[in-house]
Amino acid sequence: MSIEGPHKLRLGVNIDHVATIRNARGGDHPDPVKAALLAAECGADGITAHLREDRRHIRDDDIAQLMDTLEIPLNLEMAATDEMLAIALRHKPHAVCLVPEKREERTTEGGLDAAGQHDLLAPYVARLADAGIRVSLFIEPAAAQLDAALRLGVPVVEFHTGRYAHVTGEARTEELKRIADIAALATKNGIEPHAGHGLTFDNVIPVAAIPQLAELNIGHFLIGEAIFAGLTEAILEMRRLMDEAR
Ligand SMILES: CC(=O)[C@@H](O)[C@H](O)COP(=O)(O)O
Ligand SMILES: NCC(=O)COP(=O)(O)O
Repeated sequence: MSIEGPHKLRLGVNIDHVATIRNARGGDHPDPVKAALLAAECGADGITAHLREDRRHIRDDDIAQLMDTLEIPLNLEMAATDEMLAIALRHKPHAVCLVPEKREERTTEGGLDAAGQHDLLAPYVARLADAGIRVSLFIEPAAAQLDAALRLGVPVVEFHTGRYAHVTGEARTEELKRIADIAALATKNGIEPHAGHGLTFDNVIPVAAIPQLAELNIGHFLIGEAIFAGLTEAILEMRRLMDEAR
């Protein structure tokens, strides 16, 4: 199938914040691996987990267990560091999404500066790709960043939807157009576009309606909503809204 579609929009469920709750008490409950298996059972197309350098949520043993038990693809989000590269090469997940990381940030605040960091990123992209891992870059929906991704030769980019999720009115309409235009440009250039960050029941439909997008990665809202509706219901409702948009 051509990456220009039509295709089903995949849902990657990010389980980081199951681990955030677990780590608040330092024990084993709730188990993010159990959440991943449940997500797979109710139709998630993939699981996303961000192994932060400070291990504030996902831990090394979560990645090992996910690799052992998951039957759907794992998308490992990580910073471009030697430590993370070694972990990725040891586990060989289906995909690695390189993300920017700052210890002091509350969450991933922006996209990777692929344009400014070409020389730093190139050897990581090459080592991961040589190991057969699908490499993606988590970038802002900006032409300079997409150009840089093209120069780095990655097959996938994930556009950061954080700004879209946080602004309102005209600014949101403009941001949505920016994402739609850049997704179209990505597919035109042979890169598969994904999107994610801050997506909710209330804001997902216009993003899911962008025909070129192949995958949305959604976590924080789904895990929060699971408190009220249960994880299965939260995922099924997100899936329903995504399908409604197509
Ligand atoms: C890169 C990204 O957008 C997700 O990993 C998201 O950031 C969830 O994890 P944090 O809340 O730790 O940033
Ligand atoms: N890459 C984005 C992601 O995995 C999920 O982000 P969020 O829904 O937790 O904000």
